[in-house]
Amino acid sequence: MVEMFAAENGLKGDARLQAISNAIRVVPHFPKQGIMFQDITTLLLDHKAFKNTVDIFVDRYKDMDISVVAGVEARGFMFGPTIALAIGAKFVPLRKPKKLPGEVIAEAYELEYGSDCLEMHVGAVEAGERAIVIDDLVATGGTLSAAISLLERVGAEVVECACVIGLREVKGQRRLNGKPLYILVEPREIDSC
Ligand SMILES: O=P(O)(O)OC[C@H]1O[C@H](OP(=O)(O)OP(=O)(O)O)[C@H](O)[C@@H]1O
Ligand SMILES: Nc1ncnc2[nH]cnc12
Repeated sequence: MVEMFAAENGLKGDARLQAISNAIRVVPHFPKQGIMFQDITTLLLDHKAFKNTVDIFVDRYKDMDISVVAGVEARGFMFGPTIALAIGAKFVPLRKPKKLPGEVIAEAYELEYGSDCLEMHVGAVEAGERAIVIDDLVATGGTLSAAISLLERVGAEVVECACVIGLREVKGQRRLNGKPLYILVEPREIDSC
């Protein structure tokens, strides 16, 4: 996997990145002991930081001939549709099981504890379409891998995955089928909100 942090890929020294990082609240021990939860709801409350987040993704993807923005439930839904509208693409929700009413294809994936599943409507994406996958955060990469598989199973080309927050990969930790991953900021250990 090719992992790219925005600060090292065209946005070096860009003050917007620090402001985006500062707008994300860190909640220790949520939802369980030891997890430093990265809460993007505070980013959504900060109009400037929220707009800058969307703008950075739009600038990156607007001229890449992308026709599909696939957003991962639930927090990928908070960024994906705005990006899709701005770049002239459709938005495709990738949902947790039993939420989509039509015919679906499903892909199971492993979480740190247990497993989950993502579903996509059959017919939402056509073979040959160029897609990006959006989520708020990548940890193990299991969720993004499932999203990539769904899109590839219907013949779409996944151009890149994009996340607001991402840990630096420990070698071999993530398997994103060799797809590039673009990340805006690293998680913070303490809250500066
Ligand atoms: O890289 P991974 O290890 O797969 O983890 C990342 C995923 O975990 C979180 O979602 P979560 O599964 O908590 O679901 P939610 O957004 O519905 O709360 C986050 O929003 C990503 O989708
Ligand atoms: N530390 C974290 N904060 C928010 N969402 C997460 N999903 C997986 N790990 C997370």
